[in-house]
Amino acid sequence: MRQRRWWRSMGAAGMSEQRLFEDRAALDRSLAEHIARQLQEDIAQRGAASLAVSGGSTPRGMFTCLASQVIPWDRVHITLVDERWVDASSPDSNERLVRETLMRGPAASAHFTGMKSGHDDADHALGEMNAKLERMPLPFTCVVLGMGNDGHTASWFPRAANLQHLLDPESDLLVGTCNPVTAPHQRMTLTLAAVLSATDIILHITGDEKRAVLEQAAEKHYPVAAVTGQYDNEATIWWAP
Ligand SMILES: O=C(O)[C@H](O)[C@@H](O)[C@H](O)[C@H](O)COP(=O)(O)O
Repeated sequence: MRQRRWWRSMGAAGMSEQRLFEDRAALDRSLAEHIARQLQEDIAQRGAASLAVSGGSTPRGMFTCLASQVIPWDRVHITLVDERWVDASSPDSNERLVRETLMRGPAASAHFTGMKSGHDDADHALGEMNAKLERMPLPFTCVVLGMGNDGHTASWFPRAANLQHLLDPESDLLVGTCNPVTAPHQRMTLTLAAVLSATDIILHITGDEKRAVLEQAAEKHYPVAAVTGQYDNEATIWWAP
């Protein structure tokens, strides 16, 4: 009942499937189990699996649950949906978050491809990163996106000068850069085309404020609307209060 109400209120442009939970612990557990199942199935089918994850505060608990899932992690290739252009030792580094919370216990044997390199400017690292991603098992088994209250997902920030380029569904490029107006740090990010090519796109959000932002995404042309109804491969929304 609750699920149907929210689904209807998102309107015609927001037809994504939703998984709604009573609390964040239940969401973290179920999402981790779902991802582990997807990875395992892909390993059974093609011998390897790939996972692209976001940073920020939302995925921490889920990463901890996922790290303890027992699957053949040495067949899993992990990368980032986006990275802030800071050193990997910075508290703002998504690579650091993934290394500290996800790549532990059984998951420590997964292969990891970070985005941050020694280049001062992320633009200079694009070719190299694109080539690294092309060597991963593609398409991605799962891409886990977060969302900010400004309606960004990945590092597709509203009002960014090159937003249209990042959101080109036909782009041949897997990665681009972004200089956000609404957030600190230059970013490197998967493109919309790379995300749409994934087998399973997951939008992991929590709280009533984000839910309200998402409900208005299509109407307000927020970047996150690119994965919730404009194209055939929509994200599944995983939410808890
Ligand atoms: O590095 C980043 O900034 C992200 O990957 C970004 O897209 C994130 O998912 C959202 O900003 C949500 O962040 P919170 O979970 O902290 O709200």
